[in-house]
Amino acid sequence: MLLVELLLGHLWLVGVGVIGAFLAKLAYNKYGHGISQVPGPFMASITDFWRLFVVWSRRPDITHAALHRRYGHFVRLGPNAVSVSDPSAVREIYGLASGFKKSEFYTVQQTLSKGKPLFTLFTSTDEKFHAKLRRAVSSAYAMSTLVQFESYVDSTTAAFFRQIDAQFLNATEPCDLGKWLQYYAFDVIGELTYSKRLGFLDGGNDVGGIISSIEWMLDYASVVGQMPILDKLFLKNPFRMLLSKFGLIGSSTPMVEFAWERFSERVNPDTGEEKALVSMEGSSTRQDFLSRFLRAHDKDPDFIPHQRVLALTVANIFAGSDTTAISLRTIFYFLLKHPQELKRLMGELDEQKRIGGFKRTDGLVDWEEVRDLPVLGAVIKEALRIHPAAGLTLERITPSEGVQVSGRFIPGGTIIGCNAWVLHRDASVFGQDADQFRPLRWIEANPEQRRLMESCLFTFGAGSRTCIGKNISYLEMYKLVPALLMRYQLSLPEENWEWTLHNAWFIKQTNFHVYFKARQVI
Ligand code: HEM
Repeated sequence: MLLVELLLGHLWLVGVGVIGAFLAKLAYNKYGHGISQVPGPFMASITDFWRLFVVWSRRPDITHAALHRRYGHFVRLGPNAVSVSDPSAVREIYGLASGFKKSEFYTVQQTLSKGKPLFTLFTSTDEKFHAKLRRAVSSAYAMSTLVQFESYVDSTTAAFFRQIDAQFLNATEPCDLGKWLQYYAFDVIGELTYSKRLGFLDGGNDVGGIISSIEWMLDYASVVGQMPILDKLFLKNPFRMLLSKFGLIGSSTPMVEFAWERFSERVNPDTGEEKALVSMEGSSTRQDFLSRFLRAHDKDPDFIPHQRVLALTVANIFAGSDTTAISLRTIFYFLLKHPQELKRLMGELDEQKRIGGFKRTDGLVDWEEVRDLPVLGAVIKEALRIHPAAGLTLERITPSEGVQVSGRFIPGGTIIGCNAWVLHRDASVFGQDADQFRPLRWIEANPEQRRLMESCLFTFGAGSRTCIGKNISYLEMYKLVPALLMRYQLSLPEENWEWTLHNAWFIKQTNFHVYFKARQVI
C-alpha cells in the first residue's frame, strides 16, 4: 500500500524510469551486439519488430534484395541479425564443420505432438543430435535407391492424369493448376512415405485440412520466427503446453494426426510391434520411407524410438510437399510465359520419343530415360534458380567465439544467413540477365562458369543441413514434367496472365490457371 502511494506520488519519476529503461534497451540493441558497423535500416538496428513487419508484408524477398543492392554484401536485418549476399559466405556459414547452428526461427516451426515439440530433421537446432539422426537415416534418401521410389511416383502421376482427363481436358473453365500440383506433390510424398496417397487427387480437395493447417503454420512461423520469444507467449506458452500434455486441449496438427493414423496401421500402438506384412498389399517388398525408418528403429531403438519415426515421416511431408509443388508450378509457369523455351524442350522430348528413347506404353517416363536430357535438366535448374521455394534467410547462429565471414568479423551468437532469392540474382555469378528465366545459361556456360553457378545454387540450402530429399524432388520433377507436357497442350487463360506470390517462409504461388488440350501424338 505504502509502495503504491509512493509510486503514485512520484508518477513522473516512474515515467522517466520506464522511458530511460526503454531507451537504454534500444541503445543496447543498436550498439550492444557488436554488429553496429553492419549497414542497414535504422529501425532494423533497434528492434526485431522491423523485420517482423517486413516478413508480414509477405514479400520480404523483394525487401532483402533491395537492401543488398543498396548496402552491399552485408545488411543488418535486426539488432542481432545479419543477412549476407556474398556467394563465398555460403561455404563459411553452412559448411560441414563451420560450427554454426540453426537459429530459434526453426524451433517455432516444431509441431506439437501430445503437448511436446517434435524434433525433426528439418527443425532440430541441436547439431550433434541432428548429425546422429541424419547419419541414421541418410541411406533412406540415397540416390542409389531412387529407382525403388519410381512406382510410387508413377501411380500418383497416373491418378493426376485421370483427374485432368475427367475434369479439365477441353473444358471451358481453366484448371487451377497451382492447386492441383499441390495435391499432386502431397499425394506423391504420402505414397513415398506411407505407400498410401493422402487422397488429395482422388478427392480433389484438401483432405483433413492438412494443406490449410500447414499454410496456417507457415504464415505464423514465418512472422513469429522473426521474434521467437513470441512463440513462447502464443503457441508454446507453458500453460498451453501443460494443458495439452494432459489432453485438455488438442495440440496436434492434422498432419501429425494423419501421420499417427498411418503409423498405427503399420505398428501396433499397444505392443509397439510391427503388424504382419501380409495384411498390406505388396508389403513384403515395401520400400517406402516408413519401412526404411522402421529399419533404422530396429538398428537403434533407443535413439530412434517410434515417436522419432513419426517425426521423420512428418518432416518428409512438411519439407517435401509444398517445396516440390512450388518448384513444379515454377517450371510450368515459366515455360508457358516463355514459349520459345517450351518449344525447345518439346523439341528435345519429341526427338527422344522419335528415336525410341521412351519405352513405356502408358505415356510415363523412366528416370533412366530422362535424367540426362540436357534441355529438361536446364529448364528444371533454371526454375529452381529463378524461384527457389524457401524465401527467407536460412538463419544460423555464429559459434560463441565469433567468426570471420567474407573477411568481416561477426561476434558469437549473431543470427546470420543467406537468402536464395538474393544469391540467385547475383549478376557476377549468373550474368547480367540474372533476373530473366533463361535455361540456356546452364547449357552455354563453360565448365568453370557452370561449376560456379552450381555452387551458388542455394535452392536446397547447403552443407550439413542441406536438403536430404533433393534427389526425391528431382525424381518427381524429371518424371512429371515430360510426361505431362507430352500428353497435354497447356495454355494460360490470357497471354499476360500473372500469378500471385505469397512469401510465408516458402514462396507460394496462387492464381495459376491453365487450359488443357490433348497433345497430338508424335
Ligand atoms: C524442390 C523441392 C525441395 C526444396 C526446394 C527443398 C528445400 C529445402 C531446403 C532449403 C532445406 C534446408 C533448410 C535450411 O537449411 O534451413 C531443406 C531441408 C530438408 N528437406 Fe528439402 N526441399 C525439397 C524437397 C524435399 C523432399 C521431397 C523431401 C523429403 C522427401 C525433403 C526433406 C527435407 C528434410 C528432411 C530437410 C532437413 C534436412 C536436414 O536438416 O538434415 N525436401 N529442403
